[in-house]
Amino acid sequence: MTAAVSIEKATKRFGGFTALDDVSLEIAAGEFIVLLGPSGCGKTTLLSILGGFLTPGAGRVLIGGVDMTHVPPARRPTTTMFQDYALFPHMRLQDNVGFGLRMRGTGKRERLARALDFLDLVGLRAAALKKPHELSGGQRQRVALARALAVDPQVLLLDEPLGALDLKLRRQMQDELKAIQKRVGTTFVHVTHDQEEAMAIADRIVVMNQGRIEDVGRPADIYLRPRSLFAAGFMGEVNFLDATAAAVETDCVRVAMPCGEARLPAQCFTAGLPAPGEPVTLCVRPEHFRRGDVPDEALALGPATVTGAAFFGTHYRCHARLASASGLELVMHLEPTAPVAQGQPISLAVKAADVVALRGDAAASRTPR
Ligand SMILES: Nc1ncnc2c1ncn2[C@@H]1O[C@H](COP(=O)(O)OP(=O)(O)OP(=O)(O)O)[C@@H](O)[C@H]1O
Repeated sequence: MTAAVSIEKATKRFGGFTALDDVSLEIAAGEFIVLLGPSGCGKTTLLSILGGFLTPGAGRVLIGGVDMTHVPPARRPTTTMFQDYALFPHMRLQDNVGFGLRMRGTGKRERLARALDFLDLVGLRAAALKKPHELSGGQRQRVALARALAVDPQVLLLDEPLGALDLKLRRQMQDELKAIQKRVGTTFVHVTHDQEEAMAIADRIVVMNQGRIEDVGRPADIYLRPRSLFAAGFMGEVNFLDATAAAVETDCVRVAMPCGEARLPAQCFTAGLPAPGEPVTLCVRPEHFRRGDVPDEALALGPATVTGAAFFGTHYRCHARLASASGLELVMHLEPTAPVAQGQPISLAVKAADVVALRGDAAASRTPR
């Protein structure tokens, strides 16, 4: 099957600065893709290359199997929706939504019918005769979406479209955006630096850092099975534990840590097995710590002292310092079955299945540029 979009080894330099570095990505038709990463990581540059506003210095962009690398925006089957969605203030909503169709020479009757259909899709058909200033920010956003979709693009490119909205409205619009995307079936490529937004809407998330793709996967994969230390650290809260690969076998790796040794199944190493002697970093999410002994235990972290605890209803959010040589302070969510208080001694362990182990040293690979 032809991918809706193929980016092949795209590189973009601005003077001596490499904003996009040898990036390749395949996007299937109908997918909702989110480009996620910190400010300056190259998300907008990649989106602009897809939309034709920038040409890569090397590499190609194919849309529907056709090479579009040097095709200008207006001749691509893409529409871009920017954060300042700039509706025409003097035009009624139905004319705003029909504007792109008018530019394409679509007749008046069909234009109106389509504009009303798309206003209906975003729940604003009854407001078709209003002007943009009569709407709330969220409603204007929906009109912009209707306008972008009315021209029936193969791919809709969205650059932080919800960035200007307050948090509550933003969360509501995320749900609506996802529902609308599923209804129309158009391929969406959406840029954000908000991890929660990415998790809420994406079929697949592309985690970017320093002009490169660090990881690609479904939200649950990126969160539970990250393949880079940067992706693990960027996507939600995580604890990094330094270790060294002491011995490597085919189905398990023995790792040495300040609190002792542990045998980790090979599946914990999501990005490949280390070499003996190589530094590795164990990634543990706060909710994966257990008190006391657990069956199928992989990491017995031993005694620790709670340095802070707060009750959050579903869990205690705690900090605890390990008694072992590392003295590492960890953040964790503990079940509220028994109370937790500052100064309390606890014993900590993590199940094998909940550990992700990655080659390298966390401090070196996590920091964004
Ligand atoms: N026209 C340009 N000239 C020079 N440098 C540029 C240009 N456009 C982008 N850059 C640089 O390339 C890098 C990537 O920019 P880009 O806009 O793609 O980042 P981003 O991930 O979208 O960031 P943000 O979330 O802040 O919008 C940045 O360091 C930026 O300063």
